[in-house]
This record gives sequence, structure tokens and C-alpha cells, in this order.
Amino acid sequence: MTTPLLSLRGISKSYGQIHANQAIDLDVAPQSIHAILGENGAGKSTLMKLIYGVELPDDGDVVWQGTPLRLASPAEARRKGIGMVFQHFSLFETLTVIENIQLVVPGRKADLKERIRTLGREFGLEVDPLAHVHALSVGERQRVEIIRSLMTDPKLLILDEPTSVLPPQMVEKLFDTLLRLRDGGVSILLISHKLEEIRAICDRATILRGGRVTGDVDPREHDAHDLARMMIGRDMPAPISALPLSGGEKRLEIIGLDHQPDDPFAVPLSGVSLEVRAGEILGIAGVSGNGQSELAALISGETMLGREQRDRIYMMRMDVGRFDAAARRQLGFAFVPEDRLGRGAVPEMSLVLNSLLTAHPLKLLRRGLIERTRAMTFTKDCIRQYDVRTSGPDAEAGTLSGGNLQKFIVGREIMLSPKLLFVAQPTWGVDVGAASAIRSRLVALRNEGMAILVISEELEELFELCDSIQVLHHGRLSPPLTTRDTKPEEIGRYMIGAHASPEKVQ
Ligand SMILES: Nc1ncnc2c1ncn2[C@@H]1O[C@H](COP(=O)(O)OP(=O)(O)OP(=O)(O)O)[C@@H](O)[C@H]1O
Repeated sequence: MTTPLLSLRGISKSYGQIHANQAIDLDVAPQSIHAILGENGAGKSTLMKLIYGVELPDDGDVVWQGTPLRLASPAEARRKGIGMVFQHFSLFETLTVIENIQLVVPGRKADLKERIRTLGREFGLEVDPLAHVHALSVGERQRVEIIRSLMTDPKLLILDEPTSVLPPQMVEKLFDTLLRLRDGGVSILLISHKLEEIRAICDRATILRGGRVTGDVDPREHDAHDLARMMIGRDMPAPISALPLSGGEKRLEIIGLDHQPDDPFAVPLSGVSLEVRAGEILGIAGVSGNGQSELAALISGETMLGREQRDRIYMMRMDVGRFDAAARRQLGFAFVPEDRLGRGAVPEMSLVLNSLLTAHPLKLLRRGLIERTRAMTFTKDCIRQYDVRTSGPDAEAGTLSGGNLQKFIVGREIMLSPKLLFVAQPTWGVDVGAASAIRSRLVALRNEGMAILVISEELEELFELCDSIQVLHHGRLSPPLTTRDTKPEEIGRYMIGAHASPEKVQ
């Protein structure tokens, strides 16, 4: 057997009582695409941080190209030939592509420009070096991040959930790039929750559960059910089905909403109309950056309408255009924002305090003071019901793994028993088992009469959840399409703005 590019033996890392990685063995072969799979909190990101020198292991050995290695920093990892593209991009929006790259890669501007173009051609990562980052799509931004890593000549490139930010059309293109990189001699470590994707391009998969390795397999020899079982330790629960319901009262109505945001980089909305009734789930599909965050801010009350705009947004039959977020919540509205660390939770605060942020009306405060016992009970219930893996209610929100924090925020909002629930990207970063639990919960709530609005980039998710779907493209919303009478390709055409003349679409 050829010498592995990277070998880990007995790697362990604990944070206080939490054993995030325990005695991990991993071999990454040269020229291979190697998946790291596991449910939320299984220890995937921790392991990548140890490999990239962000953290030091408590125990164990790392061997890189046959030589023992102890990395003290990411800069040292890059010098050795290890690169990493994080889930959250780290580009400055007001700078150009080349200016962003110059911050990390030394060299003359003209030479860098040439290298960006050459790498772009070679690996299918074309991007204009002089473009400003704010003008680029998410897919293009990701290409810039990958190019920037490639410019340090890595032998191993780590990608943390790279497809979760991409529209479906771009996923294929990224895979093509990854295969070209592999064939060009780079090994890739890929974290993903999407089992079919892993089966499509990975040569090897290591599965983690509870910080330990539970499988090391060729993913092409196992179906998605097998892989899911290794990840979650049991079979996937069957999805629950929607009961036939119709004609509930209108809980959200938007009528011909036009909005010109103050931010020059934001997307203006025009003529947006929708309604969500009790006992119904409406989904908003679309590639991110088409007005989703602007629409979400207008619905949640983070952005209020101008004085002259009346009769545009109704909740529970009230014109709420001039209501702030708290006033809307008082009407029975709850909201899970896409950005869980920036808006959904305060990372430095404990889970109990994070519960209070939105759940305080459930008598968790009395005369301005925290009712500690009630707040603890609420938080513990949320942790139990939504299977949030954490050391307990006093854990800081920022120490939870991404998916577990998402489960906590979704749980907290559902526990408010709202009349109208708005969830942006309900299962973003959540593992397959927990994602199916969250979806089942949403369908059960719909069956009980809740009105639910979901924004998601994942078509499969919208098809599983929604009674009808509308597509947002360039700030305009398509008419509602009844899910059971609609094919994904039709939604796809609206997503790329080609619905008017489908015969022209390739
Ligand atoms: N800085 C930290 N302090 C305390 N606990 C931490 C810290 N970082 C991670 N953990 C804990 O370590 C465990 C593993 O977390 P990790 O982020 O590696 O999981 P993951 O598999 O990447 O999850 P996800 O799929 O949700 O991103 C979790 O229980 C998490 O709460």
C-alpha cells in the first residue's frame, strides 16, 4: 500500500467534560477524496481544526508524508501544504478578488492576476480577478476561497460542508473541480451531510459518532441508508405525512410589496405577494442572494416599512408594516433566522439566557428578574425534545456544534407555540437524522393548524415539507405552485428566471 499522505493515530481532544475526539485513527491516501461523515456534534470540525493547526490535540500522533508533525498554527499548516476552506467565507466584500487574495498570498499584482486566471482555467474556477466581491454570487465567492487556498500549493485541501451554500446547479461544477484537483495530485478532506453527494465523488469515507470512529468504508459500496445507520446508530425514522386540510384563516398576507433597501448591495423587492393560512406550509425556493434576506427582514420586523407604505404586510389580520419585531411576536409570530450565530443566538451567553431572548413571555421573567427555575426547565425541555447535544443549559451557545445550535433555536421558537412560524433554512448544517426529525415536527405542527413559512435552498426539503412553493428570483416572487402538481424542474426554471420561455432552456 502507498504511504498515506496524512495519518492520525489515537488523536484525542476534550473541551472540559466533552470528549470531542477520542482515539481517532485516520489515513488519507494521496490523490483521494475522503469524506468525514457524522451527526451534529460527532467531532468533525474539531478533527479538521486539529489537522489545520487551529487547535492542538491532547493526545495522539500526526504523521504527514511519513514524518511526524505537530502544528502550532494554520500558517504553519499552509507552509506544510495543508489548506482549508471554511463554511463561512472570510472575504472582504468591498475589496476586489485580487485584493482579497493579496492579503494572504504574497506576490506582484500582475503575477497574481495571471495565476488566478491560470488556476481558474485549469480547475474550472473561473472568476474575474478585478471583480468586487460584493458583486459575486455565493458560488463565485467559494471559487475565490478555493483559489486562494490553491495558491499556497496545498497537497491536502479541507472543505467544511462546501455544498451547503451552493445552489443545486453549482454543486455539479464544484464536484467537477474537486475531481480535477484530485487528478492533479491534491487530496481532499470533505465534510458533508449529504450522503448521495458523498457516494457520487468520494473514494473513502470515515464515519464519526460521539467523537469516535464508527466506520471507515468505500462509500460507493454502501447505500445512503447504510451510511446513515453508521452515523446515527439506528435506522432513519419514516417521514410523517401531511393531513389533507384546507381553508384555514390567513395568518400572513403580503400584498404587492415593493421595497428599495438603503444598502446599495441589497436586492430590491418588487410586487411580492403571498399568503400563508393556518394548517399550511408555504415554501420559498430560490438561489440565495435573490432577495431572501431582504424579504425575511421585512417579515420578521427587523426592517419596517416606510410611513407611506400601508396595507402591504398583514399578520393575524393586522397591518404590521410599522410594527417592530417584538410587536409582531406579541401577535403570535415566531422566527428562526438563517444566521444562527449573528441573529438567532448570542454565542457568549448560556443556553438559558438565549432561551430568554424570545421565550421570556412564557413567564420566564418576573418584575424584570429572571425566574431561574422556570428558565432552566424551559431550556432543559428544549434540549431534551430537540436532542440538542450539549453539556447542559449553562453551556455557552457558541460552544455548541453548528447543527446542535440550529436544533436549539428551532426548538426554542416552536416551543413558543406560535400561530405563525417563519423558518429560514430549517435544517442548514443539521445531520440527516436530526433534519428528518425537524421536518417531521414541522409537518406535525402544520397538521395541528399552525401556519408555517419556510425559506430553503434545498428543493428536496421544500418538496417534502410544503403544500405550495413560490420561487424568489431577482426580488420577484413567482405565483404559488401546488407542490403535488409540480415537478422540481419547473421550480428550477423559475429559479434561473427561465419560466417564461421554457423551450429555450437547455
Ligand atoms: N470550543 C469549544 N468549547 C467547548 N466545547 C466544544 C468546543 N468546540 C466544540 N465543542 C464540543 O465538541 C463536540 C464536537 O463538536 P464539533 O463542532 O467538532 O462537531 P461536528 O461534528 O463538526 O458537528 P456539526 O455537524 O454540527 O458541525 C460538540 O459536543 C461541541 O459542543
